[in-house]
Amino acid sequence: MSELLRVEELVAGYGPAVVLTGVSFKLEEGESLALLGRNGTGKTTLINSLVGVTTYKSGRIVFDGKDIARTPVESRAALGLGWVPQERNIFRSLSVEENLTATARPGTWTLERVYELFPRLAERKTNMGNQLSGGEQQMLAVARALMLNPRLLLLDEPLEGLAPIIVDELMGVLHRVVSEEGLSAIIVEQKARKILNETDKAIILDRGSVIHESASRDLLADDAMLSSHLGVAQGAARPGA
Ligand SMILES: Nc1ncnc2c1ncn2[C@@H]1O[C@H](COP(=O)(O)OP(=O)(O)OP(=O)(O)O)[C@@H](O)[C@H]1O
Repeated sequence: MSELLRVEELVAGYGPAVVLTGVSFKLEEGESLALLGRNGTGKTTLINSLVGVTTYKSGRIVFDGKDIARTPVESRAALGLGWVPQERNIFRSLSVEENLTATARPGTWTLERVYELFPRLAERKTNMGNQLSGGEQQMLAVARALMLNPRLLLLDEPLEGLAPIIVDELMGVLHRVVSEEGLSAIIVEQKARKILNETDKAIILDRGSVIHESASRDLLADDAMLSSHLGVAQGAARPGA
């Protein structure tokens, strides 16, 4: 495996406010990372800093061998970052199919493959973005990011606010794309146990810095760490925890 991403002592925030106070971690090609932490610890700010929509202060973001810390946001997608923001940002006045093709880049993820992955989107391909349910919008946001054919998929709380049946459907998709097909991914998620089962490694943020880094399976077995830093109740088999 070769290194895909190396973040070194990243300091970033919003305007004069510093949120990330020196974040460092690495990701190999084909690896997936669970980005965990309580509310307000800087998870979204870290994803947003990788994409380039925060105020960069110092440190390095080395992606595929190149320091992109000062690369403009509009160039980062072309370098291979596929972003699914918390607020989804789908084009509400475009159809499902137009959403998928508007920003697509050539590669293995085609309309055909994305429709096979999300049959609901195929059924609704002529519907406008604003006619979709929350779950369908989230599927569209993930599908649109795949159509960018990214080297690294960044998912910010993809399961938040979704009905359990949609959560299961999206988890199935993540399992296939990340675990089976080996697309590199960073996934922010409140449901720690659920996502630790699908990822290779995990970091926990607290007050803008990394306070824990390990294999996901090791964190899954560490009840003390899960309860003290993530508020996850003890016991290995708590569904949804
Ligand atoms: N646009 C902004 N301008 C200024 N401060 C912000 C902005 N967005 C977030 N913050 C602050 O940055 C800190 C980290 O927020 P962030 O959204 O990164 O945390 P998070 O770990 O993703 O939390 P959550 O799980 O609630 O989404 C918080 O103190 C928040 O108030």
